[in-house]
Amino acid sequence: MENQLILASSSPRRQELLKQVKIPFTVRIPAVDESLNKTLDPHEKVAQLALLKGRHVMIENEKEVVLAADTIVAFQNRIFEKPENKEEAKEMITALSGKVHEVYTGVVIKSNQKERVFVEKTEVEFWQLHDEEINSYISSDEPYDKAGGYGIQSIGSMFVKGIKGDYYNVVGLPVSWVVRELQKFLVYPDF
Ligand SMILES: Cc1cn([C@H]2C[C@H](O)[C@@H](COP(=O)(O)OP(=O)(O)OP(=O)(O)O)O2)c(=O)[nH]c1=O
Repeated sequence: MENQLILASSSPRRQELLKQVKIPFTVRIPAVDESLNKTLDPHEKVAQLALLKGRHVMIENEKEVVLAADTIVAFQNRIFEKPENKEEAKEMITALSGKVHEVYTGVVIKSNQKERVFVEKTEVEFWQLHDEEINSYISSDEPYDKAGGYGIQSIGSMFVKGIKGDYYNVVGLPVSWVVRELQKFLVYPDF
């Protein structure tokens, strides 16, 4: 009997990444206030926020499995979530320019029987960026719904000199690890 995957996320990137690996899902968005979480340790923070999201979605029957995630950028003991305005986006990207930062994604997978939490980290190195390209970037709408104020999967790819670890983890879901863990919960349909 097939299970039903419930994606507890409004992130179009997360929805896209699951479609990419042909895993069927239904979106059920949790109403949570992430700003209440004041944890400063990035690993802890993404685990706690993913749990908060995963636990705020109703599991309606035994077949349902909930998937939730949270992504942040960490740099020199600072945490960069989504910039609220141009100034914040400029400050974040300027700080990351020419340096290596970490992107953490916390993932929760849960059913009525069990709950699994894990965190993936990817190191991302930016080229030394010119002020003009940063100014041009923050005038687009791209930075404002993304942790760290950039999207590695789109225009932000121009900033990236190299990465160490899972690329999809930066986008918002470490898909290959998620699939391994989902196999412990779901009976997969044929792809
Ligand atoms: C670093 C980085 C983040 N992101 C996105 C992934 C997430 O959508 C977002 C981080 O914010 P999140 O709070 O993790 O996710 P969200 O608010 O978009 O959606 P939800 O909470 O409903 O799951 O940043 C990119 O798309 N590309 C990137 O390179």
